[in-house]
Amino acid sequence: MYEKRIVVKVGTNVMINKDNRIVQPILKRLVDQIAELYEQNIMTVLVSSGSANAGLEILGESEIENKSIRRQVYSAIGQPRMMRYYYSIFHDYGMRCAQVLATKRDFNPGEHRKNMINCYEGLMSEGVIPIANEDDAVSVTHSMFSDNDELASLIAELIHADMLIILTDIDGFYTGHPDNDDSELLPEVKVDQNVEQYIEETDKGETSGRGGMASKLKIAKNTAAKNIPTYIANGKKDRIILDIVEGKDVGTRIVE
Ligand SMILES: Nc1ncnc2c1ncn2[C@@H]1O[C@H](COP(=O)(O)OP(=O)(O)O)[C@@H](O)[C@H]1O
Ligand SMILES: N[C@@H](CCC(=O)OP(=O)(O)O)C(=O)O
Repeated sequence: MYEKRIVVKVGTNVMINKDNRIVQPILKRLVDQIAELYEQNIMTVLVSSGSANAGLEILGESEIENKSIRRQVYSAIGQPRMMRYYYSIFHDYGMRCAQVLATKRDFNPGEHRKNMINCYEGLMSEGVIPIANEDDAVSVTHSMFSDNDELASLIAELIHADMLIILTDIDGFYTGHPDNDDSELLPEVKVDQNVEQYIEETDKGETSGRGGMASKLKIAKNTAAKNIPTYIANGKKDRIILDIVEGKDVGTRIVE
């Protein structure tokens, strides 16, 4: 029915400014590209982080000491705020979107997985853009994904996507920390290429992911090994999704 189906994951750091506030024009630019792809008969599943950050914006610093409960509370408050943004932007484009929250066990073989497939296929067959996130309000310890990169990878596999695009706050995968002058962007990484030594630790705020670049690369390699080309690219760049779909030389492509 659609010429292609793609999964686009957008990390918290893509959508916030230096004061950790969600920047609506960034969300609009993402939706703009998804709408353009839709016109070309390419269906996108959007995996969007941001709910914890959106919750923090509403609640402010919380008195809850337990980090895990704090995350549940922030996300439960922030998720409807994220969906309100997306709903309104898609509506402006005459498009419809839907929220699909999941925990890791929804991907286990059997009935849960089948329900998940039915939900995605049903939405896509109606021309509705699924917007996925981890169900942080109920997803604690055992049922947690490593982060939304893992969720995006599982969805890409589930719907037999033609590509997975992981949008982050840097241009792709580098031969060292992106802030180092001598680090270079790698346009392509093969699944069996040993590039793990280039990864450097980073310490980001509590409302963004748990994984870091190490888990991002591992997930990207696993997805590419399943014959789904995977891209790590800068979500703050204009037309980045369109450029990748058009085969332009942007970001890092991870291939089999
Ligand atoms: N070799 C590397 N190439 C690119 N980024 C790296 C590398 N090593 C560490 N990083 C860091 O990884 C970050 C991206 O991972 P992460 O913070 O988990 O992103 P996100 O929050 O978008 O999921 C970059 O901002 C960068 O600081
Ligand atoms: N599910 C969480 C985000 C988890 C996550 O992976 O975050 P990120 O590394 O910013 O993509 C949220 O919506 O706040």
